[in-house]
Amino acid sequence: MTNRTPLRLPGITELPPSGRGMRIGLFGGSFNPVHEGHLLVAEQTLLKLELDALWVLVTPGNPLKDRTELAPLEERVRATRAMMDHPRIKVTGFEAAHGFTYSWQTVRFLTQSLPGRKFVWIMGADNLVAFDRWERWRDIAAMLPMAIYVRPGSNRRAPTSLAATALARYRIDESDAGRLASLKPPAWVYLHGLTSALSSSAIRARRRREPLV
Ligand SMILES: Nc1ncnc2c1ncn2[C@@H]1O[C@H](COP(=O)(O)OP(=O)(O)OP(=O)(O)O)[C@@H](O)[C@H]1O
Ligand SMILES: O=C(O)c1ccc[n+]([C@@H]2O[C@H](COP(=O)([O-])O)[C@@H](O)[C@H]2O)c1
Repeated sequence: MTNRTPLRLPGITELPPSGRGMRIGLFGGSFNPVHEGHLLVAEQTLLKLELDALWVLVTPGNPLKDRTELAPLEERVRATRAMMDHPRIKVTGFEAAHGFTYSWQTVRFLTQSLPGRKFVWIMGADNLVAFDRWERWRDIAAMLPMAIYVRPGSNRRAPTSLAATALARYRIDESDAGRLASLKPPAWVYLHGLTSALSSSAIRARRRREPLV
C-alpha cells in the first residue's frame, strides 16, 4: 500500500510524501504583474508556517476585479515562475483548466482530491478586508486554515474587518503559526514580518505613465 495520491494538476509535479502529511500553502493571485512583494509573502509564509511546499495559483481572473487590463494567463504564469524560482514553490494556472471561477471551488477540489495533504490558504491583509465579499467565504474558512500576511495600507482595517470579526474566535496567536497547517478549520493567523509596499496596480499605473519603463 502507498499513501501517494497521483496529482493531476497541470504545472504541478508530485513531491515526496512526508510522515506527518505534507503541509502546502495555497497562494492565489492575479499577479498582473508579479512583483517582489509576492515573493516576500511566499518566502515568509513558507518559513513562518513551516510549510513543505507553496503552490502559487495564478487565477484566470479575480471575480471582484475588472479584467480590462488583465494580461493573458500564460504570460502571468511564465513571469510568476521566473520571479518565484524556489525549490519549494510551484506555480500553476490549473484553475483555468478546471473552469474554476471562485476560490471555494479550488479549495473544495484540492481538499477533497488530496485528503492526506494539509492545505493552508494564504493572502495579503487587503484580501481579509474584502473577504466577506468572496463567494462562500465562510465555507472557505471552514474547509482549510488561513494565514493573512501583513500589508502596508491594510493593517488597520484588516483585523477589524467584517470577516475578521466574524472569525475572531478562531484566530490563533502568531507564535503558534507553525502549527496552523495541522489545526482543524476554521483557524487563522495574522502574520507580521518584513513588509513590501509594492502593488501590481501601482506598477501598471507607472507603465501607463512611462510606457518604456
Ligand atoms: N506588497 C504586498 N504585501 C503583502 N501581500 C501582498 C502584497 N502584494 C500582493 N499581496 C498579496 O498577494 C496576493 C496576490 O496579489 P495580487 O496579484 O492581487 O497583487 P496586488 O499587488 O495586490 O495587485 P493589485 O494592486 O492589482 O490589487 C494577494 O493575496 C495580495 O493580498
Ligand atoms: O472566490 C472569490 O469570490 C474571490 C474573490 C476575490 C479574490 N479571490 C481570489 O483571491 C486570490 C487573490 O486575488 P488577487 O486578485 O487579490 O490577487 C486569487 O486567487 C483570487 O481568485 C477569490
